[in-house]
Amino acid sequence: MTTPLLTLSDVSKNFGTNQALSDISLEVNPGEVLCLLGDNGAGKSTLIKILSGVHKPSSGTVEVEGKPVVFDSPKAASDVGIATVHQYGGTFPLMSVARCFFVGHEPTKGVWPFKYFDKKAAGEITVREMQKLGITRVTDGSRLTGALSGGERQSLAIARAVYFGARVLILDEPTSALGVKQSTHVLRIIMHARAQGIAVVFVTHNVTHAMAVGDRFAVLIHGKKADDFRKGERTREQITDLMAGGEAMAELEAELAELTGPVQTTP
Ligand SMILES: Nc1ncnc2c1ncn2[C@@H]1O[C@H](COP(=O)(O)OP(=O)(O)OP(=O)(O)O)[C@@H](O)[C@H]1O
Repeated sequence: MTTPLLTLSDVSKNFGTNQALSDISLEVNPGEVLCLLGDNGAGKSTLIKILSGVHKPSSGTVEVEGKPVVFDSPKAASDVGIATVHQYGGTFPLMSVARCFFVGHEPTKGVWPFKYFDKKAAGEITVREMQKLGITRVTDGSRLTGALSGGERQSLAIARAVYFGARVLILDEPTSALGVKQSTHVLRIIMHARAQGIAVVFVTHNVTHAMAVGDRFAVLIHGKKADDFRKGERTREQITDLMAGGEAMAELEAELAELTGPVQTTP
């Protein structure tokens, strides 16, 4: 049996009296996509922040390749190969695509103190790495990032994370601000990353997008893992009902009944 790349065991997080996460256990292997589904306030962001070194769990353990880790900072998480890409891709609209790709890792030419950013090399690497992920429309690294579509910006951020050694790629709602075509684009890139052996944690509330690419699924409700299952073990309706249905629908119906009162029949 292979050791999962990332394992969470009984991870809980409270903020004062607010229990944001309770006893979450999850695992993801290299070359797998784990979809973390949950409605607003379910605890998805808190879980991402624990994995990316922003918060420490109140209890429970996180292991990378079977070794317990405690991240003191986002850099500590990034040093073991956990990369997080946020909804808007963390890119800079006024920078060139190549600058954005290499921000913090600029390839330089020349000898100190006359070192300068090697634009040509950076442009070539950026275009090549984006092409590896199937982004063929960006052929010039000097193009302004702000002129890329939302999906292309996400792709740039993902390509960057993969190039700089991500082994676990956490994608925080990467498709939520995108149209259908752009989302398909990003989903395709998730599959490319998966094929390269990267473990992907895809955080979303879009069941369709999750089902298109996921191998494993976990549904969070009010900070608890309400269900987890593998591809093919649940129908779309079952997942949607679990996420938005049940308790929430019953609450809504009760509220509507209170607002509208008993149905009046005309004499
Ligand atoms: N820094 C914090 N201090 C206090 N409470 C917090 C903090 N961060 C999150 N919470 C609480 O933890 C719970 C889970 O929030 P979280 O942001 O993780 O949910 P989410 O699933 O990401 O929601 P959304 O999809 O709306 O972003 C919420 O009740 C939230 O108010």
